[in-house]
Amino acid sequence: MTSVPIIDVSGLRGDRAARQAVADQIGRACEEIGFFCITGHGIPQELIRRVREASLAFFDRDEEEKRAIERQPPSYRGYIPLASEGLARSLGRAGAAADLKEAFSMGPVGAPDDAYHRSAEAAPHFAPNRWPASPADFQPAFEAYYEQLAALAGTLLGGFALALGLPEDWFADKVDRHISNVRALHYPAQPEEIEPGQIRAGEHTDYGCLTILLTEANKGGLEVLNRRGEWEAVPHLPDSFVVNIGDLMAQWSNDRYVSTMHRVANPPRSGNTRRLSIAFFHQPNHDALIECIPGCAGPGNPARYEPITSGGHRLMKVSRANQAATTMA
Ligand SMILES: O=C(O)CCC(=O)C(=O)O
Ligand SMILES: [Fe+2]
Repeated sequence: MTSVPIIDVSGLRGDRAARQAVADQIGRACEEIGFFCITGHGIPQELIRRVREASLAFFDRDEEEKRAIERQPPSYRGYIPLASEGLARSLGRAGAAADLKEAFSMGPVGAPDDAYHRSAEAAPHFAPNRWPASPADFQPAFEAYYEQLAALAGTLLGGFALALGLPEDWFADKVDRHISNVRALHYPAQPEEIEPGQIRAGEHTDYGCLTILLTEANKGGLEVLNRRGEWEAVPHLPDSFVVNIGDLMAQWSNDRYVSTMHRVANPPRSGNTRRLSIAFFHQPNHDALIECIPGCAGPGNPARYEPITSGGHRLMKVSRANQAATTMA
């Protein structure tokens, strides 16, 4: 039996009792495994179809065309070539293998050009997005998807607040200038033998607050490390997303909620096993200070983490995931 529950979150758009009932299920899932599948999310299937189609068309382009929009560190937006980062390195394992994936990443749209957004700490998080010249629907589809997923994340955060016994809008002023990212992740088929230790995405925990992931059914999918210490496949359901919490929610909640280790497994050698997933990484305001939520520490349960800023934590993780890639190449 799988440990990852399925939660219908449509009640978060209902009355207070309905919202609390969903929140209680979210709270339980986050205490037990840190992952859940959601239905009743309200994101139109047509938008999901557009963003998937645009992504596949882009990844099918020539390498040269894709590299024209390659990300330019310290910005982490744009095209990320195959095997150029290793998520397991984000845990500080500098020698871990690079992931057998390529990606496209984009962030905030239309952020004002003012002192807050231009400061040295803010700038990498508000770096301009880099768009491919085609397909024509690529930019409109991603911008619409970003906006809708950000709204869904806001709704889910209301549920997290209720689950933690906080005012429902407790997270609102910490995420009102969020630096979230949408990342399309393409894992090619693997017809040839691969190097020992190589994997589609190495084990890691997510960096931000919460992740809303669009998956697909193909072999070589997402696996989560359950409480028994076993890798377990995360189910794929039609018209659903996988939600998991990241490091910042774990730190906020003083580990009451777990930022669970996960990875993307390799597929069999034969067959059309390529896989596309699209992740929305919800990341609070760059200057939001993440410190133990009132009520999550107490006698016998001291705060476990030094306060950190959202933006600082993200840059540290991104640079670790990439650093070794350049020195080992
Ligand atoms: O592609 C997936 O299913 C998950 C990818 C992932 O965990 C990540 O990029 O953080
Ligand atoms: Fe992840």
